Amino acid sequence: MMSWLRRKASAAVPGEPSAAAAGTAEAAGENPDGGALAAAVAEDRELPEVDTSTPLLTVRGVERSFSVGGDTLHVLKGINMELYPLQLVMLKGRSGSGKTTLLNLIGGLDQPNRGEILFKGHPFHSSSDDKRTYIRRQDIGFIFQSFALMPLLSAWENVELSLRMAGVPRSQWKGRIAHCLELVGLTKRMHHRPFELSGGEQQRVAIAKAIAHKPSLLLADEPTAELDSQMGAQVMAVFREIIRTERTTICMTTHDQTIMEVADRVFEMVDGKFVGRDAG
Ligand SMILES: Nc1ncnc2c1ncn2[C@@H]1O[C@H](COP(=O)(O)OP(=O)(O)OP(=O)(O)O)[C@@H](O)[C@H]1O
Repeated sequence: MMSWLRRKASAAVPGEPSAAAAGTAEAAGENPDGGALAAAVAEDRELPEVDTSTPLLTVRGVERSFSVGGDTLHVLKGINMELYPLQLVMLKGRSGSGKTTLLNLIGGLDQPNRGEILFKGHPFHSSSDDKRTYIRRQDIGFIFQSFALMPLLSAWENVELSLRMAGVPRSQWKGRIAHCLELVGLTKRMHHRPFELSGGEQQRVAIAKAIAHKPSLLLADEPTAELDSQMGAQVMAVFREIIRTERTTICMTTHDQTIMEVADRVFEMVDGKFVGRDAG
């Protein structure tokens, strides 16, 4: 897993081939007869089919404002977007443009003043807090800039906590935790607590924690902001592998132009609206 991670991480660096292309090239290079490549193709064939033509999430005409000291602050001013299965989508924009506000709405943490948000057909804009919390715990994962790990728990225990919260049967915990930690390349660090891990490793524990309950949608607010470029590239490589093998859609915010190069889709936000081809 770690050798995979290294080659994928280098592929996420600007100017290098794409992650998928680099992975394939190296797989063939490791094994001149193409055996590794054949194995990878066979593995892909066994992954569950996903209908990528139907949006996982639809945002229509969304507006969000806040009351601040008697004034109304209009933060989102009519957002329309669709997220499709297996996409890596990025929201970019200057500080204060409304990215986190939108991410919170998409994840059902907050509700719009106007407009619709449909996640797998569930109307988040009109659902109760309890209903949104239930859906979120079942099918959405969150990753934050500051990792949000429990400091006294090991990597293993942090992931376990997430499964407990999602109500996953205890009998499934061991296998799922081992799988998630392997996926992020942390099998050898599973008993370390956060302070015994690097920033990049902590963020990878946070990713394992966020995907443990097999969410369809993973939301990440500036997940690479606290990391140097190499660790940031590793995190992006892990994201790509999660999309491929866990069949997840990822929507993240970032300021980092190099990171944006690995996105399937980039939405640019200026003052609460999308600009460019997504405007309107
Ligand atoms: N609960 C709230 N109450 C009042 N104002 C808020 C609230 N949440 C966000 N805002 C305001 O909305 C604007 C957009 O904030 P938001 O965090 O969405 O921006 P952002 O694009 O994510 O910025 P950054 O890149 O710095 O994280 C800011 O002016 C912020 O102060």
